[in-house]
Amino acid sequence: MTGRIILLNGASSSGKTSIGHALLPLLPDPWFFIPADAIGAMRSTVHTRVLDDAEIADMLVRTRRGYHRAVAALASAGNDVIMDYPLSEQWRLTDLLTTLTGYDVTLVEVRCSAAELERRERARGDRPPGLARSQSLVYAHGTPDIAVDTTDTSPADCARQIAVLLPTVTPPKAFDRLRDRLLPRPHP
Ligand SMILES: Nc1ncnc2c1ncn2[C@@H]1O[C@H](COP(=O)(O)OP(=O)(O)OP(=O)(O)O)[C@@H](O)[C@H]1O
Repeated sequence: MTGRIILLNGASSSGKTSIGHALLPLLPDPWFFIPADAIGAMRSTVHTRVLDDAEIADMLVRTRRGYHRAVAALASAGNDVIMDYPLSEQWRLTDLLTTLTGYDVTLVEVRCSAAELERRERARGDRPPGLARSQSLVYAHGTPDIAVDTTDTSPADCARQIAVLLPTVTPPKAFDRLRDRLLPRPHP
């Protein structure tokens, strides 16, 4: 039996990581919380040569493709996994739809107003200015399974909403609908 996957999708600073941490103790079973950033953080930051821009871009694509497959590998052994990951490029979504075919994925959209995103981005100071706004334009991909809005709601309350709604989500789930819409159908 494969594990379940919850994908927290939202712009930078929308509150995905905060919700992920708050959600773990509210779930009845042991889940892994694996933010995409955790994979990047395991990569060496010092090398014997300097990568050019194209090599850096390749490395980031490899890292993200690896993240998708690492989550699938854990879930294939029956582990339940929460992902913290903005679907901010179309290829991320299509690669995930392919990689996670056959898995039970619940897509949670983490929303936040543009003004509050910019306030948080300025306050934390560890993200490039404008990242949140650029991602907020492209992170929605139709109707999610669950949506929370962190503009005026704490991460703990958003996590409680997700924990309550999770058992009520029925197929076809957002990933199944997106797969039908975005991936070419296999020939008979
Ligand atoms: N519901 C909330 N209300 C107020 N502040 C929040 C809320 N959620 C998160 N924050 C604050 O916003 C900042 C970003 O939060 P967090 O790291 O959870 O966002 P994220 O979506 O995971 O961002 P990124 O994708 O850039 O890693 C943090 O300083 C956090 O304390």
